[in-house]
Amino acid sequence: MRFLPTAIAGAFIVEADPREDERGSFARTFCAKLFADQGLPSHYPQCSISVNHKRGTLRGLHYQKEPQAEAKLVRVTRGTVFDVAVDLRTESSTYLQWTAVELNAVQRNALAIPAGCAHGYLTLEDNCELYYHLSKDYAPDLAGGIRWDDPLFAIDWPFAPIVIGARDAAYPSYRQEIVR
Ligand SMILES: Cc1cn([C@H]2C[C@H](O)[C@@H](COP(=O)(O)OP(=O)(O)O[C@H]3O[C@H](C)C(=O)[C@H](O)[C@H]3O)O2)c(=O)[nH]c1=O
Repeated sequence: MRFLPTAIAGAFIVEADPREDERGSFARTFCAKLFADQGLPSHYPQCSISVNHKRGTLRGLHYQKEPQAEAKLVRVTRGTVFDVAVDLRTESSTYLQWTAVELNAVQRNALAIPAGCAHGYLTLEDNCELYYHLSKDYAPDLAGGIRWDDPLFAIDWPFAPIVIGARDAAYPSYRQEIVR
């Protein structure tokens, strides 16, 4: 595995390092020691799969509030997505910054996102599936979200969503959220 820094402190693109032979290839996708060396959680008690039928499906941007703020390791197991993280850690040197990476099932790359960041993605083709490692249990009562098109972040999405859930479309702007 290779850890490539991103615009967000503590967030990394995790590139696979496949070992190929005549049968195919083998690659490590997670290693507790290597993750800990990068300051990333080494324990992920929950894993999830997200299935998306249509190109242009946007989910996010979501986060969980403390004490259940979760770090995520996100990878694409089918298709290609534009994957985004936004730093909402007020003490971070990259507070309010965002980073994006194209994750796909051919490169088998992943995005490691620290706790305190929001995460979302836009599918770039039909039939995209994502696989998540999550460092905290699901806590819907502590769910938070920011608008995909919040001008405060000005995320440079490849195109506007075609499919988006009502909750994701209705998030207030981030500043409003702070004021509430
Ligand atoms: C996240 C989650 C959801 N659910 C149930 C709750 C609903 O019945 C159904 C769909 O949930 P939701 O609409 O919150 O799913 P997404 O909109 O894909 O949410 C995810 O999308 C963004 C991009 C993320 O980074 C998070 O992983 C997560 O917030 O699955 C669970 O049972 N466990 C879970 O951990």
